[in-house]
Amino acid sequence: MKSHKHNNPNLLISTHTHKLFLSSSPFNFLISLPSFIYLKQQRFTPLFFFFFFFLCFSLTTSMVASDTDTDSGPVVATTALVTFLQRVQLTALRSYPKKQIPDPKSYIDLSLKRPYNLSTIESAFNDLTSESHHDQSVPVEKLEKFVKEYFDGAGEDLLHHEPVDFFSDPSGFLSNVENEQVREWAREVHGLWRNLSCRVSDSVIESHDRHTLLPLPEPVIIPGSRFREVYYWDSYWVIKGLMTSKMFTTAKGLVTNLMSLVETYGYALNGARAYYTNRSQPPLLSSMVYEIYNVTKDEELVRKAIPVLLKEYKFWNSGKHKVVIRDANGYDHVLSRYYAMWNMPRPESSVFDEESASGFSTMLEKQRFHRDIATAAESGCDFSTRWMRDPPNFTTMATTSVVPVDLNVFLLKMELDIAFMMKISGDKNGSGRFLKASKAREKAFEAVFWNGKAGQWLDYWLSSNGDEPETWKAENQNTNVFASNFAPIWINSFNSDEVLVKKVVKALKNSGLIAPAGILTSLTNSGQQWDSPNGWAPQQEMIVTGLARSSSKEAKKIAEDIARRWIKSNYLVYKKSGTIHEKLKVTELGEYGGGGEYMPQTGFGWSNGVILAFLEEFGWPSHLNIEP
Ligand SMILES: OC[C@H]1O[C@H](O[C@H]2O[C@H](CO)[C@@H](O)[C@H](O)[C@H]2O)[C@H](O)[C@@H](O)[C@@H]1O
Repeated sequence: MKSHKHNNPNLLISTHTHKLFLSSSPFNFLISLPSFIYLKQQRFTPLFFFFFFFLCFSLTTSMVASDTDTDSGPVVATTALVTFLQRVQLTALRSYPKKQIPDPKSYIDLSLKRPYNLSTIESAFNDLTSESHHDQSVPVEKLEKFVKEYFDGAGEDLLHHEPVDFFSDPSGFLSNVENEQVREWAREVHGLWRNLSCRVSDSVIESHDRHTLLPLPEPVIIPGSRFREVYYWDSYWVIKGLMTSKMFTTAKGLVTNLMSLVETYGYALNGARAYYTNRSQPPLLSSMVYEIYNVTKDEELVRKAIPVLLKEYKFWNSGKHKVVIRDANGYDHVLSRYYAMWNMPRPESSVFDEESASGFSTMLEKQRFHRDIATAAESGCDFSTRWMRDPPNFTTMATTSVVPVDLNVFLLKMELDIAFMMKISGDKNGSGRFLKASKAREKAFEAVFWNGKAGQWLDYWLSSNGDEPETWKAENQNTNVFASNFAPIWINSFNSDEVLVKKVVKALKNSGLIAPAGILTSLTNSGQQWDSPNGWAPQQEMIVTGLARSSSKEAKKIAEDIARRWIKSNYLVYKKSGTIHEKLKVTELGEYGGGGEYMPQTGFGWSNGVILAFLEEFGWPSHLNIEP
């Protein structure tokens, strides 16, 4: 793998400030003040003036230093409950033996047990921790007793909901899956929607400050296991599967929920939890509405969605999310980046983040690192060498410095979807405006991301902090190979261009990404979950669907081949483990994925969705064996 090293502007800025801090901190002020008093008493005039000026300089520069010593980016306030649960989480980390530490997310998902309120529980916790050992641990039995006494368990505020539109064998279900063994399994996968279908309890709606789960108006489909809340971008592939399962009411409910989040916050949250309000996730709401409309022709849904999508569009195309890259002809291309409104450890994983940031010495360095970590979570691909200046060194994460190919694919798709929806609703001018915006972004793809030699689109490293327009430089393209470099093929703007498809297919075949069980996320085995040897359902679906939509026979063949490997591998994993996994290890058939900061998760929303969508698209002939 070619590695593409850059100096991290974030780290450079913080190192600079660190030096400034040492040379002009209140420390200077402290040593100069007594000298000033002493010299004044001695009436030693020349030295007096020297120290007087030194004192003034110290005062001013220490003010400047403290000003630049914290990161000035946006931060969304958290809730008192989240802050308190983080304390409990930290105490758990200190109390359990290393190998038995529970998932930190399980603490932040607790809710307050009635009749207690937060202040009662806080004082009980203060009593418990006041007896703590010098390492701030408490006896595990006492901690467990405290948690049991004052909290309802993680996930207890999400109740099972029987989907109104679920039928075990809906009419017209996967009619082109002829193979009985595959059909039987597909029915089981379809049946998993029932396990993942939930609604928030009344308490979440009536007393939301007792919960970190956020109230939503409609039932939800969760990914599964530790992910016991709605996730934004997961919902797109869940909806693709629900379309195959003919569960249109459930699908519309998911969209209604996400729209309600955009209405409340101005953007769709990473997930429906109080600790996810500081960031979004890959923006796929317009694609969800489009998929549902395509099947149901529900014009009312489209009309309701338009103002919400306009709000979301603004979020991604303004403030810190917006970047401008100037090409050699002086033309400004407007693109977007991920940028979380957070500069502290992620509450759901704060113990990990504290530890990862422990090597940084200044507050500014830590804050910038935490923002880049939270921003990687906003990208949906947490974590990956894609965001590292010096892979696989995790401390060089610099997500806010990357202009990502896939985010801009989602936004180009959003522009096309809004144009389409406005046309349906009779707003010709609006539709024209969004078509124009999509043309401008297409141009930016050509100027900023496309690399003719590599035959793929490459992420772009910003040279500055992204607040001002900056001039495009060839060496800022990240030449490392990632599945996301091929994401643009997902949309019609690119997969309808025969010449382009030919180049991309050639590059994909030579990329090393096509593996026995599907497409690798990257070529680097970093131990992070969005890297090799893992493959993820969303990336399989985007590339496969894009290639299948093109008019190239070769592209269609590759698409079908990848889809079959992916289906087979999921089948084998299911037969072996009795469950569908969040990600697969694609270097071998029949293995589930790992790596990252949590245990492999099962259930699993988007994996089920993509299996069903692939089976719908490609069918399964009776003679084709699914087992090796
Ligand atoms: O707790 C760690 C991270 O977990 C989530 O990310 C992963 O699961 C999500 C749900 O399936 C998925 O959308 C994401 O792509 C995965 O990487 C969560 O979204 C992160 O914010 C969180 O930090």
